[in-house]
Amino acid sequence: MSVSPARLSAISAANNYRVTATVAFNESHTAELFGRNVFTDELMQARLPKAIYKSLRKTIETVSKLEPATADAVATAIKDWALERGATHYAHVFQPLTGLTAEKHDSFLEPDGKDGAIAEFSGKQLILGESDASALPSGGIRATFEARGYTAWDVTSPCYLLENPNGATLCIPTVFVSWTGESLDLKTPILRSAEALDEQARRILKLFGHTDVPLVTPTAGPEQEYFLIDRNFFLARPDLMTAGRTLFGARPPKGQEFADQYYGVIPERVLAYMHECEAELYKLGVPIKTRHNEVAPSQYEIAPVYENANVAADHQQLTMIVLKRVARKYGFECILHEKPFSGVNGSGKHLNWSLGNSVQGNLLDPGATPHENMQFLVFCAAIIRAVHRHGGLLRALVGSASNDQRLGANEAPPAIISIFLGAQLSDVFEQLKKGRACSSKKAGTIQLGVDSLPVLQRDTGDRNRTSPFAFTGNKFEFRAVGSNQSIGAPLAALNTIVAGSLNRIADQLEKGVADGKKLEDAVSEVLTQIARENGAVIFNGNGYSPEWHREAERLGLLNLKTTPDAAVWMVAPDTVECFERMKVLTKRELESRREIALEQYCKALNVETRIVIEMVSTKYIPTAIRYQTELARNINEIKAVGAVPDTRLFERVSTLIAGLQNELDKLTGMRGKQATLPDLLAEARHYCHEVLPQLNAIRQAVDALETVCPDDTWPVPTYEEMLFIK
Ligand SMILES: NC(=O)CC[C@H](N)C(=O)O
Repeated sequence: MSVSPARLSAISAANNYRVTATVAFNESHTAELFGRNVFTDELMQARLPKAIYKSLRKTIETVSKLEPATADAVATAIKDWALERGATHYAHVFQPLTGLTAEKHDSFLEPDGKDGAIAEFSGKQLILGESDASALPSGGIRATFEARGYTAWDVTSPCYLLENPNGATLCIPTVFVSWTGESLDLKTPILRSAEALDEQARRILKLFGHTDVPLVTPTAGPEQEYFLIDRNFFLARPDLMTAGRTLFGARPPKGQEFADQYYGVIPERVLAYMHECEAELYKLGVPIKTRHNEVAPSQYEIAPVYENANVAADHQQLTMIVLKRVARKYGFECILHEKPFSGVNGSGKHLNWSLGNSVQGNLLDPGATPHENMQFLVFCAAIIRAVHRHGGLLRALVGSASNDQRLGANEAPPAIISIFLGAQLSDVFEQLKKGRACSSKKAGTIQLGVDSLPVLQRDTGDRNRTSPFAFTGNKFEFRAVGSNQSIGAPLAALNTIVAGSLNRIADQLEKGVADGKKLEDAVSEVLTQIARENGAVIFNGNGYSPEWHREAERLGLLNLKTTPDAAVWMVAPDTVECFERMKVLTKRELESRREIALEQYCKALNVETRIVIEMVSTKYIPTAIRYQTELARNINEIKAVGAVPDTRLFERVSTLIAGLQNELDKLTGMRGKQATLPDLLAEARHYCHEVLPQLNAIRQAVDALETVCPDDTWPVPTYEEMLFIK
């Protein structure tokens, strides 16, 4: 009988792991550490001539074009700083449509023509890069021979240094566009949509009598959930390594039912790891605030405070990189997949979103006076309208093979996109449906000052974990985003659809006022109309309950359970119209994103299929057959001594092996079918409705074998080992 040495040595290695990595970081150093590797505003001011600094600030604050002379001076200042700090290269960092971070590095050194070299870095090199990048997905926007892609500096997100043990790289956040100027990335729509949001929000603020209205920006604070498992286990699991999730694994005797992990004491090794991640992120200026144990065993969370949404999106990408990189130093693998282990919670990335500026503040803060309330209600109504009209789009943008495993599994929001407003605010919108809202729900707070609107209070609502889109007192939390995803697409979509709604509202209000209506009456009318037309999207109850699913259907809300079902909503006429009106993405750009989403979905399931076939053929069936042979020998030997053998276990194992073999044959029989299908959508549906259920059937057969085969022969680490040995 062979034992499984890889698995046993993984257990012993995990048990013997001792933390050796340390980081010089304590509370008193935190302030010095923060932003140390960032070319901050302070540095810019100190290192740039006054006129150049002013010109750069103007570019940033008014989102205008950068003058070439300014660019050259800025490039020199950044280069000098980077060289002083040990940088050898600069990299244009961008976010292609894979959702991952991409970077192209170039050395500062250039031949000086006299057999030597000098460090060069011009404004042009800072601002623009040209790279082939033809293998990155474009969703049909460019043919393979039209390889040219451009990266262009996003001045609104600061440059930073990424350190490695042998030096540092100056990183320049950039957008990535094709030769025709079409967006090939996730950042361009963030920037375009932020501009649209600013323009429309300012129109509303002006209507409310504000004269000093600086740039309105969206803000974001994404909460990142993740799993940490000992790397020895990870390396012994081809499914985790390649697909990011376990495709097999019997349930352990204990899961998360005791709630002993949630907010539990953080294990020492994990805490040491978190410390170093935070130190690294502080250096990069990422405002990390919160850390804690999450619900599932070995699951954790890291969360920053709010900041400008575009910078937050860059910081989020960095957070994922740092979480993964640092994990290795602590003998861990950081798993960002949305559902790495079945039977326990998956991981999300709750996207907290708001908008505001330095003078009017957070526009989703209900405020203390009726006047502020009225303005708040307009912004709130714009969001309700946007989410109701474009719920399909929001669902589509968080769709992926991995996030489909998590959404709707009664641990994360269901696939139905609804809004949780809390009792008080919902009541206001209920009243608005009938006409005017004159009271707020709390007894005795009828306001007489402005007769059309009540005074609202902060934090009157509870939290609702089952809602995909929840108002949490002064911001909305989009909870359906997956832990593995960039926030780029959902963020740009939120900005765009809200801008689209504000645009309609501003048109109506401006017209109303021009026609001689009192602003307050015009606002009331608009709010009533929005409440009537879009009230169906508001839901404060249990999003997991079957009653809600039936009710949602009756209300006409979409319940898009899978990525192939959802993808079509990326190009719904209403959505295309809104994105084009707001000048964020063209129909062709949206179509390309839909293509890529479907393509990625098919590829992910194709990889899972291959891993399943490989693991079943080379690990599980051989293990089970060895055991079956051992049992057969045992039967023969018992017979040989004249006793009557008990053949039940042999029969059970034989039946399970035959069953597994049958299921595997069904899967291999499906191979190649996708190539015969007419288009990507048909292919995605095939993976979704035929391949995926077959993968699950195979899993069940293997998991049943795991519970009968001898433990010392099982070829891969078990759930118990992966989730509980740390
Ligand atoms: N505590 C929580 O909020 C759990 C969230 C859950 N892990 C998710 O996937 O969204």
